[in-house]
Amino acid sequence: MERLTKFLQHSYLSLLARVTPPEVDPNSEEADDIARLLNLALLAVPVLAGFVAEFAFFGIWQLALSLALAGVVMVASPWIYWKSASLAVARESFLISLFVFKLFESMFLASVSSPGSMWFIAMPTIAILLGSVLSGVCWLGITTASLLVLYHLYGGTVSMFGNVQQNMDFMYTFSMIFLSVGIVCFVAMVDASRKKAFRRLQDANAVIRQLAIRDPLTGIFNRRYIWERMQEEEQGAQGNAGTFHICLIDLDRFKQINDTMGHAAGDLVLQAVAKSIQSEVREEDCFGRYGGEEFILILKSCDSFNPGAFAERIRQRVAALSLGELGAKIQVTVSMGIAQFRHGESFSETINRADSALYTAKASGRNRVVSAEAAPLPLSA
Ligand SMILES: Nc1nc2c(ncn2[C@@H]2O[C@H](COP(=O)(O)OP(=O)(O)OP(=O)(O)O)[C@@H](O)[C@H]2O)c(=O)[nH]1
Repeated sequence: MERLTKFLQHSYLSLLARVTPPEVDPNSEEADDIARLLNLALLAVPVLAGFVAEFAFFGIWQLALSLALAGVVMVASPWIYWKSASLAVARESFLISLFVFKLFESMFLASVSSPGSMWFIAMPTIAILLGSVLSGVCWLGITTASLLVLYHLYGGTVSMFGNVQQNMDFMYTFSMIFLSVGIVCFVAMVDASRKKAFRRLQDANAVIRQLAIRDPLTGIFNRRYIWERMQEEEQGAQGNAGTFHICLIDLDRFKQINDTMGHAAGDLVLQAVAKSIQSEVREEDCFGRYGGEEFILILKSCDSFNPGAFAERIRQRVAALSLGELGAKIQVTVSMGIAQFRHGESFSETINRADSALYTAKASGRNRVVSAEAAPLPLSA
């Protein structure tokens, strides 16, 4: 039993993964709607089979065949979505085929209170649950109009003082319309509050995500996020998506600042340096706090980009920082080590080479950029 459950679960999840386009966020509302469309199509399989069998059992082949035809479209709705990339197209294909069959069934049975017309309630509800209130309202209009037409064609005459039996068709039509309106309003309200809760959850998740990936002192990315990004960059570079450089940036003699001006002043310096470097960083790059008074930059390489010159610009910008708010004239400088990711190595090896270059920068006098690939860059200041 457990193996069967696992097998079914696995089959369902792989089917869902096949239907859902890779660009759709699995936590989005769209992904939710796609899952609901798939669930509906799967649920339709036994329901349709049951009804086709029922019609066949009673020898009503016209209904059995037409339901089988409509059923093919309903069950194929996830495939229609997959092909058209439009949830609206898939949803409306499902609803139109269900509606056409139910209308045919009602007309075939020549009755407004046939089992077919009862299903009209389902269509607006399905439309809302598949993500569109507008479609639900349209289907409410269509099914109400259909009920009135069916009543006009097959309903009995209303008799003001007749007995209940005589007015059954009218009562049925009246109840169906009001029940449909009531159910649609209720489902729309439930759906609205579900969407609101979903949005709140998404907002909360976004806040949690930011807290998880940002350094609380400087607001820039933390080491955990940088690690994730480096893994992605490494995979991209190994797969020939272009290489990247890693640049380690370390504040010079920061301990002295802490010791002479206090830890709080040291924190302000870290914030100011992070802010000034962040303002230089391109959108495609990634800048974060590596730990303590050390920062890290992942720089995407391209033909027109010179990482050495870029790092030198950052060094000069930090050296030119004026930290008047600290009440004392202090000069902050950084040393930087830069290394290019090489095919076949891991990103931690690239970091190690950048670290050695940084060590060279510190050992050769600080306030300079050293590339792991070449001799120390000349200090241009
Ligand atoms: N204010 C503050 N200080 C920090 C923080 N994280 C690390 N530090 C301090 O950074 C200092 C790092 O000192 P060292 O590793 O000796 O390096 P340094 O003084 O910058 O010297 P060099 O790197 O050799 O130029 C230590 O005093 C740490 O306490 C922080 O979040 N806030």
